[in-house]
Amino acid sequence: MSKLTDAFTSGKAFIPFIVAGDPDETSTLNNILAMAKAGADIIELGIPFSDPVADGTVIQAGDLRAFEGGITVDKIFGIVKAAREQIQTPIVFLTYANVPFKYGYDRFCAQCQALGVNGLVIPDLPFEEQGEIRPFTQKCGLDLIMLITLNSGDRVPALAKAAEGFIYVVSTQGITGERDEFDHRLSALFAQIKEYTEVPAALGFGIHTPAQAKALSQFADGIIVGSAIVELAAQHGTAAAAAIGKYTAEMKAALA
Ligand SMILES: O=P(O)(O)OC[C@@H](O)[C@@H](O)c1c[nH]c2ccccc12
Repeated sequence: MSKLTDAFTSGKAFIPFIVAGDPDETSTLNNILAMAKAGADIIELGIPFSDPVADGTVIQAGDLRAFEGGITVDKIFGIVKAAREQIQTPIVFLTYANVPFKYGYDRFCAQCQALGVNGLVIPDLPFEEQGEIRPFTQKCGLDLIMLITLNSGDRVPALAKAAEGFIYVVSTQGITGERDEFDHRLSALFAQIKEYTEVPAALGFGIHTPAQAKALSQFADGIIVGSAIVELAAQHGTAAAAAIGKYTAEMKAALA
């Protein structure tokens, strides 16, 4: 069984996201440890990218801070290596396709396996184009996380059947960023997914309060939060771990 799927066995999963290197490597390591200690079930670590088309202004700003701090893919691997000396919480990379492509799929996936990354979320790699990386993720035991949206339509069965680890259900047709309302069709989408797979499905995009997490977890197996946490990193800089840990604990408690 996938360690990512295992993370859903003790109840609803809380999956926080931060930008790796925001604002530096040490802060990211501290933030990862704080989220793990506060009960994060899976940590989603974003690899900054120059053209983050699915990201709103908060995460774009986090990417820029990370680039200003001199972050590189190899330094991010170093952060994971250091984290793995202290925590076993599953980690997935959130990365745009060009990053592993330029690094070399084989070398990138081998590094992930060696350092204990459990899966990849590649938002701009459509299901039909995953064939180029899948041999390497499979060889290295990495789950390739499927994204399903309200627009997935008649592709839902194929996406659900191909799912590994967990499914990332995107709550809106827009970009990342805090929202106050969610589409009423989401519960039906989760029910449809469950007709085709037992792989757990987590909901992301827009969620930022414990009340939202509690309500949406009535049908979602897990809740993913990024922008609200990256905003804490923006506010607290190199001393964000305490605030991020506190927020993580509050969101995890809402899922109990
Ligand atoms: O920021 P939000 O609205 O809480 O959504 C999670 C999102 O940030 C995180 O999962 C993520 C960051 N960048 C992405 C790009 C595509 C899909 C998902 C992401």
